[in-house]
Amino acid sequence: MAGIDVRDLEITFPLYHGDARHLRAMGELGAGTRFAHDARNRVVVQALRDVSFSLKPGDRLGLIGGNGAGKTTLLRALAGIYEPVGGSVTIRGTIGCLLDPQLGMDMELTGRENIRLRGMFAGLTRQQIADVEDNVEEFAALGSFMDLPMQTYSSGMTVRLSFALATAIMPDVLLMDEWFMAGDAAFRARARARLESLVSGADILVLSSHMSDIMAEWCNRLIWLDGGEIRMDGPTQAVLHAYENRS
Ligand SMILES: Nc1ncnc2c1ncn2[C@@H]1O[C@H](COP(=O)(O)OP(=O)(O)OP(=O)(O)O)[C@@H](O)[C@H]1O
Repeated sequence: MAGIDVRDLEITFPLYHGDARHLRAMGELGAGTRFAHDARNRVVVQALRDVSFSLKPGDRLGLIGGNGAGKTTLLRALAGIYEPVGGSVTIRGTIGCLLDPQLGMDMELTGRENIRLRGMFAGLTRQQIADVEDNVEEFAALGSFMDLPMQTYSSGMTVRLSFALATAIMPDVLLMDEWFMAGDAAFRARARARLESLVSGADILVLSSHMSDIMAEWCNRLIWLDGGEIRMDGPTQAVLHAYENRS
């Protein structure tokens, strides 16, 4: 059964260009601030701290919060891209990521080769891979670019291929950043229907968005992140209401 357990998660980033004296003078370094020293005495920014929650099948979690609150960092930690500095992240089930269009793509390979490789990693049969290939080719509509290296693609073409591929294989846990719902109007309309079937098919959804209407429509629980910490965790409407009326 799919599940997510996050316990006391802490993620920090070293600030190689950070000026510790300046931060200290501004009162920004030390207890109660976002900046600290790590064990090697480097100045670090605490992107996430003391983050704990569990998700079970049927949970549709939205992450909200202002710029720099830690939403992207949390999605990336769930995807296994960032290692926790403290605490733990446990995921049960297969993960589908709509986080970064180049994630998991080898830009030196063609679009078609990337599709086949992803299918093999996902443990699909030869026939299933052929089906995914047809499906992605039709949706991405890249014509002869399908057989050219991805480094020759425009950014819009890369988004179309990675979106089509990430939504062609149904995961247990779907992680999604809101900008995947951006793009030009024609693409958005086609993408929306495809996303809706993926969202309803996945056991667990974690979505980061600034759009309240998307949250209200797709999520049954929200976590409000503020300065890298959980400020509120509860049913969508209650958290949205508090977030929109924050002081
Ligand atoms: N690679 C990095 N190096 C240094 N600091 C980083 C890095 N990535 C994120 N941070 C810092 O971690 C904190 C959380 O950033 P994050 O991108 O997770 O926020 P966010 O909630 O997704 O913001 P936004 O809504 O603006 O995308 C910020 O203070 C940011 O400056």
